[in-house]
Amino acid sequence: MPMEKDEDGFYNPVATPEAKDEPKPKAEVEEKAEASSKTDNTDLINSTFEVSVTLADQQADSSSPLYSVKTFDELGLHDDLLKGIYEMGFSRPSKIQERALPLLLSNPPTNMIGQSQSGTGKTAAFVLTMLSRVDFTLNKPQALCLAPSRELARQIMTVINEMGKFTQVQTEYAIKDHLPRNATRITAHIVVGTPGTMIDLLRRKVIDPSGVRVFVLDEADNMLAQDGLGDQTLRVKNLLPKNQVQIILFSATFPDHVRAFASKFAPNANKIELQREELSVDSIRQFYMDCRDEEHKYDILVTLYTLLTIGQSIIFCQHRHTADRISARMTAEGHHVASLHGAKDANERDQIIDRFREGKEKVLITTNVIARGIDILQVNMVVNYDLPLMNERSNSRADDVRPDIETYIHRIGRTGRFGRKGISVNFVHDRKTWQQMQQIEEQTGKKIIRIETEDIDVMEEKMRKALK
Ligand SMILES: Nc1ncnc2c1ncn2[C@@H]1O[C@H](COP(=O)(O)OP(=O)(O)OP(=O)(O)O)[C@@H](O)[C@H]1O
Repeated sequence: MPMEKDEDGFYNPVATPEAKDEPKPKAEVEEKAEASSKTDNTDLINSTFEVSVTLADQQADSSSPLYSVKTFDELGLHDDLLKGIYEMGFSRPSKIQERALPLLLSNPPTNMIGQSQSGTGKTAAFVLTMLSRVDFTLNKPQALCLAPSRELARQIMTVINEMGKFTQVQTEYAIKDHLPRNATRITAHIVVGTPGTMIDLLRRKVIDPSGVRVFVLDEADNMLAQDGLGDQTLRVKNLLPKNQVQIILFSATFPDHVRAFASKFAPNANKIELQREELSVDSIRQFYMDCRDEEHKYDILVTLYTLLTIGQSIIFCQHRHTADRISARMTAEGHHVASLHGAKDANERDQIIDRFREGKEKVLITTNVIARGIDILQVNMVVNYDLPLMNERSNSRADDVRPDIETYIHRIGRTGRFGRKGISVNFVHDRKTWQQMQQIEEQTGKKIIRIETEDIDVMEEKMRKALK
């Protein structure tokens, strides 16, 4: 039976291609970025990390100022869009925006494969491109955007509606349980969703693809992964008109095994790439704690509770049942925590993430479902209760389970957004997890510092210092 990775990162049996064609969206691998207190006074805008820019037009000179802007005004955007950007509190473009936007907005439209660390403003780059390419007088979909989770699709939608607040943009979701089964043709300009539902809407002609000019994949390496969503994403692309669609791929990570496919998926693309040692931002301080065993991990988490609630924190587990179990146990012991994973129904998921976003919950226990893209500025701590692991199928032996480096980078990237400080803590509890953490350290080139589990005061002090 073929297997498909679901949104929590688990493999599930999938139907045969024929059966899959039927409009039966599987539990899909599927807000407003807190725009308050945005400031350009961050380390990020002044950051020095280098990107390598490869232009599709070999004659062009990537060091030319034409390919990088210092202000949003230089981009030739419509005043209504500029108003939206400034009202969101963005005064200057970030590095990725500075490099990517001139390339994304130039004509004729050119495909883009863009890489930049988590929390550096990739969303605004592709949202502005979609908004500036839409003809608001045409009432049909002109830009489609896919993300790996419903939570991320909802977040992207909030950015579109905020940035496009002074335009006439109409938007629609392609996420599970949103539109009624008898929905009629979508007249909105931009549709954002997850691949299963997008395919369903295209097949049922609820989305007419004839006017589509821009196709965006956020978390593109994940959306193109052969052992994950790649199959579904390709099917969406194949339902779009040929030769008129600008394809835009963005992610903080593009592991080697998806790079070739990405270049085929978005041919002749301009490319902005990061060096391997620059994959995660330095504003995230990484720690680990040596726990005695599984039970000790739980005890340490409870000990950390006060620290977890100074700002907000996300606790990542490998399995849904672990997330449920520890959240039930902590709740029973009088702590206030929420849990979120892909087995919960759509409505409940929306409520949980919204409450967390609004700060009504401070601690969210979850799986890989929200490892990518989620932007909540107040999150200053991420705990890898379980280290992220490659699926068993990708590992040669059961006792040689490799860490999932990309997921690790995305998980810790839920903190330290846009130059803010953040800390991540890994729990290790045996030889295997210790080795896995060492592999993470080696492959990311970033030091992970030990914190004693015995001495709570020292632990607190170290952590508070890291956040200062
Ligand atoms: N030019 C800017 N000025 C100020 N804030 C900005 C600017 N661009 C983006 N931001 C803010 O930075 C935060 C991170 O942006 P965004 O979510 O787009 O990051 P990302 O690069 O997509 O990260 P990830 O890889 O985790 O998805 C958001 O809160 C966004 O509003």
